[in-house]
Amino acid sequence: MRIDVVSIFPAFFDVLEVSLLGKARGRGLLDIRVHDLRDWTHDRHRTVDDTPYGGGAGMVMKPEPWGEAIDAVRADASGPPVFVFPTPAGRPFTQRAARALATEPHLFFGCGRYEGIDERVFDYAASVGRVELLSLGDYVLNGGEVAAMAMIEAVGRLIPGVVGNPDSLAEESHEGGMLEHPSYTKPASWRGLGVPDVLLSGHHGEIAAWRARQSEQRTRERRPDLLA
Ligand SMILES: COc1cccc(Cn2ccc3ccc(-c4cc(N)[nH]n4)cc32)c1
Repeated sequence: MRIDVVSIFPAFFDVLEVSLLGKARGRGLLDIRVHDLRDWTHDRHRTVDDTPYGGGAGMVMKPEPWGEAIDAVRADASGPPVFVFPTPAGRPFTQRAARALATEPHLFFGCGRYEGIDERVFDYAASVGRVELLSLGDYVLNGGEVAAMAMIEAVGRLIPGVVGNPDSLAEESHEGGMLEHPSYTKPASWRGLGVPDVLLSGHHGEIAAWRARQSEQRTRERRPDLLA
């Protein structure tokens, strides 16, 4: 999978050189290319924002640099990417959305700043490819970078070969629409706290049943919306 990221803070994504995704890049499983939106400006101050039409506080990102960035990535790719723009005004980014994006050969993450991106950028992107306006959660960040990083990690780890043991992906929270069961490891007693006996019993069927009950109870208590 190829991932292009466009931001006015490209250094924010340096962390993608390390950890699991960094190794995946080194193994050719992920081709992540980070770009500075200001590379597509042409004035002395490399301007990317301007005042909003209709008035209001803050600044809006100008459409021209984004249009040139989109065209530059398109020109350098075999087919149109899926354009992902994190925004508080988007549909929720969920594990289901991550799974869907993980099947795509090419993603373009557009990271906005200020009060957001001129709406015509989304319209233009939709005229040349599929656009996903996605929210990381119901809170407001200062820009799209943190959300894009989370989305890139959630999608990247689903690419075959990126995570060592693919079986672990199937048991995680939200994979089956439920929260995952509690986990324990050695020591068996720690600061006076023990481990549920069933996990030490070696009875795999009883362990699986206990884990299923724990998942259902935890989901009902913490995320009843997932059971609706
Ligand atoms: C667009 O409306 C906005 C209103 C006030 C501030 C901002 C700041 N901002 C700029 C670009 C941008 C991209 C994503 C997000 C974001 C996503 C989630 N889940 N929270 N926050 C926030 C962003 C935007």
